[in-house]
Amino acid sequence: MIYLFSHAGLRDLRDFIDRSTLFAFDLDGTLAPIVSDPAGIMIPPDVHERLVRLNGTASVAVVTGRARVDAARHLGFAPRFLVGNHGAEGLPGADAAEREFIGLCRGWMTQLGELLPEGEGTGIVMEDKSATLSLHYRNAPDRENAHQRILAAVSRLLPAPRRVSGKLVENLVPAAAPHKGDALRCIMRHLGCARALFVGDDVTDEDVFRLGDEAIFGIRVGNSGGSAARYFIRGQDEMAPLLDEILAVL
Ligand SMILES: O=P(O)(O)OC[C@H]1O[C@H](O[C@H]2O[C@H](CO)[C@@H](O)[C@H](O)[C@H]2O)[C@H](O)[C@@H](O)[C@@H]1O
Repeated sequence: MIYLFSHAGLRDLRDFIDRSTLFAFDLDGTLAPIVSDPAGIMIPPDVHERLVRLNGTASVAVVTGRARVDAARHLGFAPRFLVGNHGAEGLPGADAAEREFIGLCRGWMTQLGELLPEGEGTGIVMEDKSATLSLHYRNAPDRENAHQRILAAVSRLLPAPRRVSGKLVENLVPAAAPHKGDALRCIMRHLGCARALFVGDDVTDEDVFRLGDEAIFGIRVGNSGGSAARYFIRGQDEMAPLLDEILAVL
């Protein structure tokens, strides 16, 4: 992986982007630092101010694992595209599929009511996002035990979900749902953008990096040997300098 703020990284960025580029961002861990309470995230003011400026200059998309309505509350600005539920919500022409995903999640929630009773000090929290579900265990007193309980319960769900591990969370996604890579390509087609820059930090963001698409400039938040991203920034606190760099080029 190439450090974005190295000579080579900055040169590549400057050569790649222009005003017709789509600028796409993940939310948790990328635009906002990770915190223990999912409801308590906040986009730092310096990042927010730069994002709003970028949004007034170029096409901006936010592609998040959160439900759109929830993400919109935290964003405080309206990007050109807001895709939720890891790609399963908000894509053009996907309304019928979304209704199907919501039905599947209702069924899983009923089953999980039996298989994984919340409360009783387990610390497992189910986040109902309509088109997908997230089972959080960050605040469990015994994370390992909580994680094993989640995995055991999820393995019994019918029909089987696509299970995507995240940061102390297991995400349950309908098997037929588009992932973030599908979603980004769909937005690019829809907007007629030949190129996109995407920044993300988590396992679901690897669905974009793994495309290996020369038309997508992938930047991971955090250096990781296991990532398919070509570039990285060291941490979420480098988002504001990254946005400065983008704005300077535009
Ligand atoms: O695709 P993203 O925008 O990165 O969303 C991924 C998940 O983010 C949230 O959970 C994660 O962030 C929380 C707040 O920092 C943290 O408490 C939790 O442990 C993380 O897993 C969100 O709650 C999920 O719905 C998203 O899927």
